[in-house]
Amino acid sequence: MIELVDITKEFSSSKNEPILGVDNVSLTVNRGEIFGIVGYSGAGKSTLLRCMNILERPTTGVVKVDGVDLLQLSSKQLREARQSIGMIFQGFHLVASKTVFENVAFALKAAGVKKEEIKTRVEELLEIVGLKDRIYQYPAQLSGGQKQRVSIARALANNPSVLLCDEATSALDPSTTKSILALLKRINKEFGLTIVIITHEMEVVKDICHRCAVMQDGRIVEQGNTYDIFSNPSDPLTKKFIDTVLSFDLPSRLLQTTTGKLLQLHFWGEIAAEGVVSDMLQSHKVKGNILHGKVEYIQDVPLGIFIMDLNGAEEEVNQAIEYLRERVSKVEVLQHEQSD
Ligand SMILES: Nc1ncnc2c1ncn2[C@@H]1O[C@H](COP(=O)(O)OP(=O)(O)OP(=O)(O)O)[C@@H](O)[C@H]1O
Repeated sequence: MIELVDITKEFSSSKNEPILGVDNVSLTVNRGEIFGIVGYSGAGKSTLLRCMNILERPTTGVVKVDGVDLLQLSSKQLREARQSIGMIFQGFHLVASKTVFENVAFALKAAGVKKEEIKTRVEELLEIVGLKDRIYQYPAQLSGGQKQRVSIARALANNPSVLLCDEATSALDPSTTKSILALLKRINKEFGLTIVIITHEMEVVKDICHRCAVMQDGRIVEQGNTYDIFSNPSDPLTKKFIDTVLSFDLPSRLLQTTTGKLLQLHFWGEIAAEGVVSDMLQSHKVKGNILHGKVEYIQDVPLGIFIMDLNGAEEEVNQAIEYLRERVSKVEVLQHEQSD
């Protein structure tokens, strides 16, 4: 659906060296998927996203959307091609002096839709985003979440096949973020819309992205299926992002009272964690104490992490760890036996 090949974007600077916004990135976004690009500020996410509809013209590389090589198009052809690529922004970009109706109608007028069809279509779009009762209000009368809904309606006006989201939820509070993400998920499902979303929040990726890429210094350091990235990240930066969702700080008081081996047990998919742990305790002369645990659902598949303090003779403890290694997805020994 979207194919980026060897994209590099250099910005000229007052110094001799140009600034490298995107450095040789190749990426494919499949039709109908939600693809997340995550990274810290300055990683190159916005620049890469803007290369997808040529708001930013790459210095080198190929950008194909729906098989069309966008860099080979004339300005007029590019304007037409952009009608199938909607975009929403962190700052909403609504016209303050126009009503909700006029903001959405603008995109239809620009595309040459007949006047008599515009009202029906605007109403239809506002119905989709749940804002039909606000049709004649002005942006200043709306909350941030409602403004983003208007900008989504405007982006969907011309039935695009792709929606690019530039930090679409970064200005919103957590519960409004959830509702906007739910709306994007519904649009993706109902209309088969391909969505690319850039964010610095791994929680956003966890909630709605089928696949994702992690960016640093203009490059993609890791990409893949969201569940695989969450369960088995390989790049240190990816691990750091995953930690924002999955890690938990054990109180130091609790750590001081542990006397055995501290294990982190990972359960990927439908493994019955409690059963495995109780079987291990019954079949080995060890004592185990679960200190913490959480289960996150990523793409509706559970990912469980438990912290356990395991006590007993060294030989028995090692055998118990081997037993666990054969039955759970991953076992990490966090800390060796402590002496009091
Ligand atoms: N128009 C520009 N002129 C010069 N440098 C730019 C321009 N746009 C981006 N850059 C530089 O390119 C790099 C990538 O910026 P970009 O905005 O794409 O990162 P980002 O990951 O989207 O960050 P943020 O989350 O803060 O928006 C940065 O070093 C930035 O300073």
